[in-house]
Amino acid sequence: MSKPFNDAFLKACRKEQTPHVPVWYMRQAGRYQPEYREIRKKYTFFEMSEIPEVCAEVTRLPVEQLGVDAAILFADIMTPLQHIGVDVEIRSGVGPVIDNPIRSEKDVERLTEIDPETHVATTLEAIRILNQQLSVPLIGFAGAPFTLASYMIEGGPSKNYHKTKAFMYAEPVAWKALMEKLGAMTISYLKAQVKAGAHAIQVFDSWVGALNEQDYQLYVAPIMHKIFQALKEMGVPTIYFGIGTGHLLTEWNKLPVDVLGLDWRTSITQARAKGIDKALQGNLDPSLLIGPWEVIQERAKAILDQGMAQPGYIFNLGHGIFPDVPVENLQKLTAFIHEYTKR
Ligand SMILES: Cc1c2[nH]c(c1CCC(=O)O)Cc1[nH]c(c(CCC(=O)O)c1C)Cc1[nH]c(c(CCC(=O)O)c1C)Cc1[nH]c(c(C)c1CCC(=O)O)C2
Repeated sequence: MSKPFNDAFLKACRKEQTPHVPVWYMRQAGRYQPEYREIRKKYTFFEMSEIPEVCAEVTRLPVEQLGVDAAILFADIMTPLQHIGVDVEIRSGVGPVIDNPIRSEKDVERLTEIDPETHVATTLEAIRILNQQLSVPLIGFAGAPFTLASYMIEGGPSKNYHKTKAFMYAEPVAWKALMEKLGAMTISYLKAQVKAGAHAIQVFDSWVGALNEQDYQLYVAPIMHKIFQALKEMGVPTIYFGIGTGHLLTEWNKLPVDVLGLDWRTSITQARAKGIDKALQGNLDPSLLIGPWEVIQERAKAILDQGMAQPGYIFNLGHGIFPDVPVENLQKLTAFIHEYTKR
């Protein structure tokens, strides 16, 4: 018989009481798992993404292995971009690399529209398979326009986002067109994921912390408002996450989104003190996961004590798990969170 559906994560997103604090980990499917590394030997990243059964298996693995309260779909924020005219490749240890970066208004005009049912049929099929197999909610996701644009303009990972910001300041019309195109792609991609069966959506704006509050308001907030507003009609909880975005939380709190993700730099108490009244997710420093266990436990406890102060809290890391992390530490941590927060 299949297990009863565990909806603690969905309840926490909606700020309802839960039997324990729910937990999942960003990048819970990845190279820290020997099983993932084995599968990855056979395919490139995007080849893997093209086989629905493999995507489903890789998505399921951490749920079974770690006992987490949610699954996150195996794909990448760059997945949909391949279908709108971006030549992207994922290089191991580097990240996304793009052969035809955006440098002018003409490059923005070139971008085409996505048709999810044909372009990302594999991803949608993986969602349908997972819905038959999982007894925890499945999180669908996408990259936010700023973060996607940063890769498209820089041509790969960046430390300072000079080219991205220069384009934004120098070509405001082209920038707005780019945000609108990526926003439309994101809405259509995410709606298709929900229709296929995703129970919640996380939007990753990993690099938007590079902007100050004023530029965020001017150049990014309008498209984020549009995306979350469009998702509202789908009726699933939404999460917005970025790194080094503590200074943007007051702006984020105005968006029609349910949950805000915190990195390790901003504590839950600090976020609440700023008047953030949405559900929160985070925020153990992923570097702690290499150990020792006593330190992991002590830091997790401190975060849980803050999170449990009011309903609407989901345990997670401040950023993704990296390859050196021992699986065992994540197993122990998950069990500890469930035990310590049991009501
Ligand atoms: C910025 C970003 C990317 N991808 C993602 C983000 C936002 C979150 C964040 O800030 O980390 C999001 C992402 N990428 C992946 C997922 C799948 C679900 C999960 O979290 O388990 C998710 C949610 C798979 C992946 N995406 C990637 C891997 C590892 C790639 C591999 O197998 O070679 C996985 C499992 C590759 C990738 N893709 C990207 C990077 C920076 C890298 C890592 C490069 C490296 O260290 O090798 C772009």
